[in-house]
Amino acid sequence: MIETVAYLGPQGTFTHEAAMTLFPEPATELVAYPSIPDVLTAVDRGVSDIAVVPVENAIEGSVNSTLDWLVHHVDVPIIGELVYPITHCLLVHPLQAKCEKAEFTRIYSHPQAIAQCQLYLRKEHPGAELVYTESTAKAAEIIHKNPDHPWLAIGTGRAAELNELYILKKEIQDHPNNYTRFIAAGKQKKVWNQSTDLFKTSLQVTLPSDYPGALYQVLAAFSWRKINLCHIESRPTKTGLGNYYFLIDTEFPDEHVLMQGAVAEIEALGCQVRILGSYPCFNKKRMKTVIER
Ligand SMILES: O=C(O)C(=O)Cc1ccccc1
Repeated sequence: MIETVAYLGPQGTFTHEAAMTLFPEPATELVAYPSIPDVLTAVDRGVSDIAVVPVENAIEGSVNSTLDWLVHHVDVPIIGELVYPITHCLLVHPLQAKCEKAEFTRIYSHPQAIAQCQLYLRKEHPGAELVYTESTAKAAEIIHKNPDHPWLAIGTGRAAELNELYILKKEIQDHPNNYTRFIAAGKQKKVWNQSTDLFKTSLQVTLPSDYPGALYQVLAAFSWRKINLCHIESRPTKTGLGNYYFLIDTEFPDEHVLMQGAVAEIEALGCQVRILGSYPCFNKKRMKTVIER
């Protein structure tokens, strides 16, 4: 039974929107945490049942702090995924709304949000200092608390409402097809009743050292079984320069006999394999109703 869902807060973040979509209130209590490590640690320690965090953005790529915490610091399996459309708004305090563009001295937001709007910011606010915050809603809060400063934030329309800010400009992201993949992670497995078209298994694979062609052999194990891969990237093991593991997402459930065969074959090569989760994938754009639980 799921009672609490931890998410990257405060209220009004994109992650909050994703968490509300996956776990509509009031059936679940949503609890805001100030950073991605805090969200995942709350679930690892059993303080919350499920964590919702961003994992990848279509423009900016992987959210490394999510990957690093899942791999190095917690033991919390991925249990679901939601692809969510992201549009960024430029927010201003009502007392500063009449400033000229060049008068704004600072722009606050989450690093991913700033990266997703960098062309716009370079063109429209080249002189402004860019200041990173733990979340976009935190940036909106800073603007709310500093009415005397000519500062801006990038965030959601909901963060504008919650913090009594004006929206100076909508849709400031550099590319129209801006989506973020959010994951739900937790120790309970079957959370949603609804079936989905897509089911993924995420694996962490560490290759044996000094084995020429090891990655090629790993990929072959998936290839001849026709197991589709939808993401692969290398991340540092943090044990020394040049030491990496691979994160591989497959479009197959872990209990499938072909998947079990692939994992056994990869282990037989001398690789270490950790299953980070096997989970249903939802897409906000394609959803007709709320996700059934
Ligand atoms: O800061 C937020 O609102 C988040 O949820 C993280 C984030 C930032 C930018 C795009 C998607 C998610």
